[in-house]
Amino acid sequence: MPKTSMLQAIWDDGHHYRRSLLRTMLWMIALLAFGLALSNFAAVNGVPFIIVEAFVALYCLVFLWRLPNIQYLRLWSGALLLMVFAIIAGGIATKAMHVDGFFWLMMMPPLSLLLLGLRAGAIMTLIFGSIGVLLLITTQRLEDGTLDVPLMVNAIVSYIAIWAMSYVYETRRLSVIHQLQQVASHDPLTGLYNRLHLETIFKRLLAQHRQSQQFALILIDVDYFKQLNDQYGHEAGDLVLVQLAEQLRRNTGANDWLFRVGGEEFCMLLPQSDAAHTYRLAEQLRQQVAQHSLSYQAHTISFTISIGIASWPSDGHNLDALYRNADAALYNAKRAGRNTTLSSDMPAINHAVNSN
Ligand SMILES: Nc1nc2c(ncn2[C@@H]2O[C@H](COP(=O)(O)OP(=O)(O)OP(=O)(O)O)[C@@H](O)[C@H]2O)c(=O)[nH]1
Repeated sequence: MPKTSMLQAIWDDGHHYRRSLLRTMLWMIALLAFGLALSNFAAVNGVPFIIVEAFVALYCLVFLWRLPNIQYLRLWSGALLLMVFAIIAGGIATKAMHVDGFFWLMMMPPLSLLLLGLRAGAIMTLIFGSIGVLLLITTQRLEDGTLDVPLMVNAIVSYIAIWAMSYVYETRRLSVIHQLQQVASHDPLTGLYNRLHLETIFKRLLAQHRQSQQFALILIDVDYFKQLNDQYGHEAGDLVLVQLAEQLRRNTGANDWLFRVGGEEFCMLLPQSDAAHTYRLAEQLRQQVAQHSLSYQAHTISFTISIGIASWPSDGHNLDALYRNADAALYNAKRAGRNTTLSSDMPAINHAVNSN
């Protein structure tokens, strides 16, 4: 799988996972309901059952057909669970099923958790379980009419055990997914988002963006970073990157996004920022970095950055075009002597700013 679609799969995991589970489940229920409807043709008073079973089979088929693009997945899943439960509960209440009805109820905790999530799944599990126990109490009596206590205890304990195991499994699964998402979207050295995540965020911002607003992409590159590594060592280079990331973080607003997109290259997305504001912010950043120094062992290390800016929509309508233009501006900033901020619409030499 290409890296970006693998990342997409991780972001969308909840739905991917539920869809594949549902696909299997829907086929099984549809076939079962269809088979039961057929078998009820021969039964006395079978018509109400045939109607219900045919309806469930039809619901599953429509659900399957709409599954790839369905909007309210949880709502459809919730309705399916209610139908399945109603059939099981109806079977126990009418004594069409006996204790075996409760075996089928054991499916409800894992299905509720996996299809509806932890909270809604736990609530549904509690409701299904309580009704199931009530049905057992009212329908499953010993011959002398007294309560079948061992049956009750076994049913309740096994139902709770299955719910607890499903809950632990689902909680663990969600936490692993969260860790995977963190690893897939973050740079381990600086803790910033990485380049893979830039595309996801850009698409999201563009979808929310109003045509009238401007939007800026800034590329920031450390000057002479190779020399810095060579002179002070790789560890010192890492420290520079970490401190620069911290400075960038301090200069980003609540709506802005920050990424480490290469070795010593960073990217900022500034929604709602016009060209003048973006340029001011970038310049402020450049000056702050130039005035800052850090201590590493017995050394005091100073460094500078060069910045290239591109604005949406004048410099491009998509990420590739904006990035290319910001990169060209950054290249010009380097050629203009480094420690410079340039927008993509500025000629390289005339507008170069490289004073502290
Ligand atoms: N310490 C450290 N160095 C890195 C990391 N990633 C890349 N580098 C180094 O960054 C250096 C980048 O060098 P260049 O692309 O030549 O850029 P530069 O020396 O900054 O030169 P200009 O950009 O032209 O000013 C290379 O020496 C890489 O080995 C990292 O995570 N940590």
